[in-house]
Amino acid sequence: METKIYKDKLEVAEAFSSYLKDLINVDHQVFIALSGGSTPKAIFDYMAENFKDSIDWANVHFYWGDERCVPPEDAESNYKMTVDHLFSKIDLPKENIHRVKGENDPEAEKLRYAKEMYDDMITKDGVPIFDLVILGMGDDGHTASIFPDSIELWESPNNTEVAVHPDSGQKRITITGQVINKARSVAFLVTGEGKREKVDEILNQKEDHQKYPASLVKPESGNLIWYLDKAAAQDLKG
Ligand SMILES: O=C1O[C@H](COP(=O)(O)O)[C@@H](O)[C@H](O)[C@H]1O
Repeated sequence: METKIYKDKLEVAEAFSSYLKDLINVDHQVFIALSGGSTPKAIFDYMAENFKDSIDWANVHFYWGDERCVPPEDAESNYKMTVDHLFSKIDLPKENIHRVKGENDPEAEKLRYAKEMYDDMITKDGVPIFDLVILGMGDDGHTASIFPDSIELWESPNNTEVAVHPDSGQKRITITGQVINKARSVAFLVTGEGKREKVDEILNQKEDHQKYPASLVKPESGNLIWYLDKAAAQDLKG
């Protein structure tokens, strides 16, 4: 596990975008799970502005680690955010976009999406292997859409599950722990003062930190990098 700490969200966006550019510009197809959230939004803006023409977008297939069960034009949709901030500005083949259909029945869609991932990617023990899973972390320590009050979803033997947001009751479709921990690389993008407390508890391994889903991210053989800004990383040493 590695932590990289930058001045602010913009510096995180610059650094992570360069990493993504190198990951995608290779001579084979690359499979990436995206997340929603404020930091990915800044990264998409940075990539659209700076790397529009220097990335071979035909190489990359985009999936989502989680999606809200809303139609694709809804302001809450992680897919819509990605279209608005990245896909509408780059030359990405439509067939490389693998969205979760949030407008469908959640239980049926979770199965359909799991099959799409399974059919498209290399698998190990029935689990699709992403080249990279991008994760955010909520202020409550959730990641993807696995929340502390339903942490048992992490251990699901399925590759996708339906989750329920603890406050709003909104349904979401999320990949599960086995998909995250079998990925070749996992990157957390975590910025802002609001994340400080959970970053401290999880990365300094304080008592009971394992009650937070974000603390269960431990790739079996892949690497894990936390991209943080100073505000989120205030309590980390070094
Ligand atoms: O609900 C969600 O929030 C998390 C964290 O987002 P952030 O804006 O606090 O960074 C995100 O990872 C997830 O994809 C999204 O659905």
